[in-house]
Amino acid sequence: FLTKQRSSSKRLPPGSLGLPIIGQSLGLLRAMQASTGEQWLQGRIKRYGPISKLSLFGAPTIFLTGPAANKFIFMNEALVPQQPSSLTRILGKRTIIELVGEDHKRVRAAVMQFLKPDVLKNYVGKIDREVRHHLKMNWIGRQTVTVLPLMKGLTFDIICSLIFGLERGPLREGLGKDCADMLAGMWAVPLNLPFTHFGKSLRASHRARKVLTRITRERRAMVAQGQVPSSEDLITHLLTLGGEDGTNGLTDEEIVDNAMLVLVAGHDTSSTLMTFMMRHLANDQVTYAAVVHEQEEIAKSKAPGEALTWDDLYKMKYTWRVALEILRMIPPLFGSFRRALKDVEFDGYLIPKGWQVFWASSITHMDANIFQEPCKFDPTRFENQSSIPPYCFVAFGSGLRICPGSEFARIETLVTMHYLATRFKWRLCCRDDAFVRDPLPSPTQGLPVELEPKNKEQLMIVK
Ligand code: HEM
Repeated sequence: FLTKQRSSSKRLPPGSLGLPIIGQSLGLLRAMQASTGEQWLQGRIKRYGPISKLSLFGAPTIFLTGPAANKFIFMNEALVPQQPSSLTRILGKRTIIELVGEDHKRVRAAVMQFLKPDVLKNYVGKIDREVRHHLKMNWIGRQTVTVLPLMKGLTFDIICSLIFGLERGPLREGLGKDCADMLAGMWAVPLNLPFTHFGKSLRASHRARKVLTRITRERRAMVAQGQVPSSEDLITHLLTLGGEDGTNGLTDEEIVDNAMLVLVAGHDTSSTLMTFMMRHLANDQVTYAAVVHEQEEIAKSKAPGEALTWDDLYKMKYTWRVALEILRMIPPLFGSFRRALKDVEFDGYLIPKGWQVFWASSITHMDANIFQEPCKFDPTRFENQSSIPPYCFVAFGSGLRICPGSEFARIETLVTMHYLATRFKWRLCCRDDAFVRDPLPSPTQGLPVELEPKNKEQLMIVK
């Protein structure tokens, strides 16, 4: 480290690396738990400015903020994602978040081909079916429900159906249990012992991987016999990509690892968004009324029991702006890490090779110079999205690793909000509507709500 400082003409940013190993990790983790992570970071910015050094999770780190810093991080090939070793051991080594350079481009392009709007628009009906089934089983006829676990169940079912082509049944149920266990230990200390969270999570990941490997092999055999169309589900799609020489194709390991990644990346994030939408709408009657109005207009144009279509989703502009405003104020992903593959410089400061770089989405989201009155909930900010400067709204990231699942998240969120807003009114059961970050935001009690059905006839249609 000292050699680095001497050999470079550039200086390190201000700040302190704190105590060995611990650094500032406990301070940040405590703040995240208390849902004050953003204030904690703002405190650093006040003290050291928009670029500072610190030590997080055992590694020297540079914390960068602002649109120019976001652009630098998101577009820089010398900064590669840095995942905790626990995550790599659970998801596998060949996921897009581990791959760099050409390998990353190749696998990402393959996944993107399935997740692009042109393909996904054919799946609106399938998602509609999953949502209606879920409402019938878990919401209709109940006076109270706890929203977060139900939303997690719903997004898991949607992923299973679209990504793995896995229909309802014992196999899906088993995978659901394994997925929950896997997530519970994903961010834990990576100690693989029978009684640790991480050990449990690792065993669940082995079981889930077995199921996905079996599905992959079965699909490979079916593809070879021409029995399934390539657009059937993500796994089948990835199996049919190979060029004649097989060079563009993905290996079974790459397919299984990335299916595991999509399972995790695509299920907790969207369920968090839907939960916080319900939480906000319960507290904001004006926005709720506007969402209901938009959704009821669409419902009026449908025959009883008719599924939503891509065109219907296109009309849900206000509801999606509400979702974007939720994502601005409570981004599911607080931020993430990169690692410098070589010495790089930003704004006159050195980022030494091997150091981490940390970005946090809330900093530009809550910057009054970018979003006026940032604490005010105002979906109209997103009426003209081109007026938002680049690299400022980064709930889905940006650049080389921008979230490939944003369109998928949009579809499932809009379909779900359509049926909830047209079928129910809801009230929060708890006065305490605080949330913790664990690391995703989570209402302290999972958001219990009282449900009031709007119209019995409509509920029959959901059934
Ligand atoms: C509201 C929902 C979602 C949010 C807020 C979200 C957020 C993000 C963010 C911020 C990143 C970039 C991380 C970084 O640059 O370090 C990302 C990456 C990613 N997301 Fe999402 N995501 C959501 C839903 C989904 C869904 C539904 C899927 C899959 C169906 C998905 C799959 C992925 C994958 C595979 C990556 C890694 C991309 C890469 O490294 O090239 N996400 N997501």
